[in-house]
Amino acid sequence: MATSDPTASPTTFDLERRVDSAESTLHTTRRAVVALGSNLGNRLETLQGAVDALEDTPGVKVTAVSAVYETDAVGGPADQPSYFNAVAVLRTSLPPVDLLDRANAVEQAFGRVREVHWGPRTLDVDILDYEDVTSDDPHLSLPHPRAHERAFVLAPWLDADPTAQVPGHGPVDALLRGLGGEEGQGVRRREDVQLRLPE
Ligand SMILES: Nc1ncnc2c1ncn2[C@@H]1O[C@H](COP(=O)(O)OP(=O)(O)OP(=O)(O)O)[C@@H](O)[C@H]1O
Ligand SMILES: Nc1nc2c(c(=O)[nH]1)N=C(CO)CN2
Repeated sequence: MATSDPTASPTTFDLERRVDSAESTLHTTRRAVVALGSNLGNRLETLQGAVDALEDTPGVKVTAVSAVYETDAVGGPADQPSYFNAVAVLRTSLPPVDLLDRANAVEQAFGRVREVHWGPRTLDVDILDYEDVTSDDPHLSLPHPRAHERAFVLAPWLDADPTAQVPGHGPVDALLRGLGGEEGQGVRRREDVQLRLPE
């Protein structure tokens, strides 16, 4: 029997090989970093809900969460409320586009509507980095194309992972210093609130 014929019954050897391959796919996890932002509603509850929803995703484990930063809104309409921003580090067996789909679904679950560019939102979930992959696909650009120039992203990212690098741009701590640090950019660490890392 020719084993390349897909209609032929698999041999024991074929089956073992397929099971091995499925197992290695299931067990191979990759590191991803996501940014969370909220400037409408109960911002802390929303960020915690997003962390918990990510953890509840099959194939996702949240391994670190940053401190919470209160940040002046950058871009978009004037006079927006300030944001709560945070970063979560994940291990995931989901491929990048599936992780993006899940991020979008979590945004939807928290009532995100897209009306105004950079307008106020209950929840924004962006993928900052996925195992150092680079991509300029507009549907999923990696690393996030504006991460390296946003103190509201870099400050929590540095807190969650002090050795983090933005692929193609360098260490997060140097990038943040280059922007004048947290203070110069309307980014304030909130010592009085924190996110819980799911168990
Ligand atoms: N790394 C990424 N993370 C999340 N979305 C991305 C990424 N790269 C590209 N996108 C695409 O960007 C589109 C717009 O996303 P969204 O409306 O959340 O933008 P935004 O958060 O308002 O602005 P910004 O992208 O500047 O943070 C999404 O539909 C998504 O397909
Ligand atoms: N402070 C702050 N400003 C923003 C943010 C954000 O998360 N925090 N997100 C934006 C679009 O993603 C645009 N502006």
